[in-house]
Amino acid sequence: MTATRGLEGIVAAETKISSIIDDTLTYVGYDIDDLTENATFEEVVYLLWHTRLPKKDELAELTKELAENAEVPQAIFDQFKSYPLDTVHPMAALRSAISVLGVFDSEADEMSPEANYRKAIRLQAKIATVVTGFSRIRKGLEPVAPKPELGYAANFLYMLHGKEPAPIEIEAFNKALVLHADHELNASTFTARVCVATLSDVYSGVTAAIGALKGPLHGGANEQVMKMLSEIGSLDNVESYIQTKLDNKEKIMGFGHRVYRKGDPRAKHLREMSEKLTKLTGKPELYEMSVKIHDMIVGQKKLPANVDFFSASVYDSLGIEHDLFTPIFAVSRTSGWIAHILEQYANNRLIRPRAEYVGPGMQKYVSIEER
Ligand SMILES: CC(=O)SCCNC(=O)CCNC(=O)[C@H](O)C(C)(C)COP(=O)(O)OP(=O)(O)OC[C@H]1O[C@@H](n2cnc3c(N)ncnc32)[C@H](O)[C@@H]1OP(=O)(O)O
Ligand SMILES: O=C([O-])CC(=O)C(=O)O
Repeated sequence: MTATRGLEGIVAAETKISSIIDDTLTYVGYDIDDLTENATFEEVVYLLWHTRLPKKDELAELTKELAENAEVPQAIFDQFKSYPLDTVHPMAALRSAISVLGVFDSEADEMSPEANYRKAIRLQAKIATVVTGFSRIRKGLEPVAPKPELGYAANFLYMLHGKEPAPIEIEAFNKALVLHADHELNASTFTARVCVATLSDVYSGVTAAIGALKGPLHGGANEQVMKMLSEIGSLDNVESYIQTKLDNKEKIMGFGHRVYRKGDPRAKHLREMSEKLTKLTGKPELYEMSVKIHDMIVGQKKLPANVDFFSASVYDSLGIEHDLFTPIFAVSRTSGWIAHILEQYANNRLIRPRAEYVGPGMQKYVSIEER
């Protein structure tokens, strides 16, 4: 038995939800470029959960259900208030809160497809309220109650900032949500599938996935990109900062990918939005710095930007705190995690690979006195 490091190239599941073939990403056969230009996040949620696009009344029903289920138990917010708010990372707060949501769901361990679908809606609805509520509570503000008449993207920005967003903000945020919704068997989705393949519950699956997304090699990279941009500070500093990192063989966050070789098809949409939004917010240098970094990394390392690189300047332009970037990724990816969880339940088998043992040979127990 020989281990494949990082399971590279191993096909570990069948899925109808999304595919990456020759650097083209599709959700249920729809090209991500097509969906980004045309679909609302709610439509994508429906697509991922039902493997078809919704009709008008089906979309209206899902939108209504997401709006009606957006409130969270007060205990979630009370718990946030008890946290060391100066130091706790929002991803840690989110991971804990999703677990606690399961505690308050009387159907948490009810495993019928109907009950799992109801939990899917509750989770997708509430996660936006959890992330925005945490952000406000740590600033000493009260959470803003969701407005049922707003769509998912607009509601998120409304609950975060306490004022209704402009159409261009809604459009950009909706696109970002669509772009992050699913991505085949990435680390966090695989984690979710492994978890629920033991027939554990939906909340456990999503909680486990949040833990996997949090790391800087995965979803956590978007916050690290912003940290890098802030450290660089101006266009003049890009070259020396990046060159030093490359000379020290450090990784540049937001570049490289396990699957894509020529490029991540999501990055161009975020790049376009970054250019537009940074101009509008009077911070065009952020985009110019990003492009300069991009050209250096592509030029020297032949590594294309991934989804996390230009999303950083997009979220910053939407006035979002930098440590909320990864929680926002989780808000969107919850739709994909849930789709994969439901798919796993529908045709389940325990996921239990083997390990190549590389430790010592047979040994005889030695009592503690004789060691
Ligand atoms: C939503 C997402 O999860 S997208 C990915 C987000 N993560 C990041 O942006 C973090 C930075 N990128 C990386 O760490 C990697 O490219 C990963 C984790 C995304 C993919 O990793 P892997 O497929 O395991 O590639 P691995 O880390 O083995 O890298 C292969 C080679 O490319 C180099 N490399 C890969 N990414 C980078 C990078 N961002 N900057 C500099 N060098 C890099 C590695 O140093 C390694 O070089 P070597 O062969 O000389 O040692
Ligand atoms: O697929 C991956 O390995 C990581 C990624 O881009 C994502 O999860 O969106």
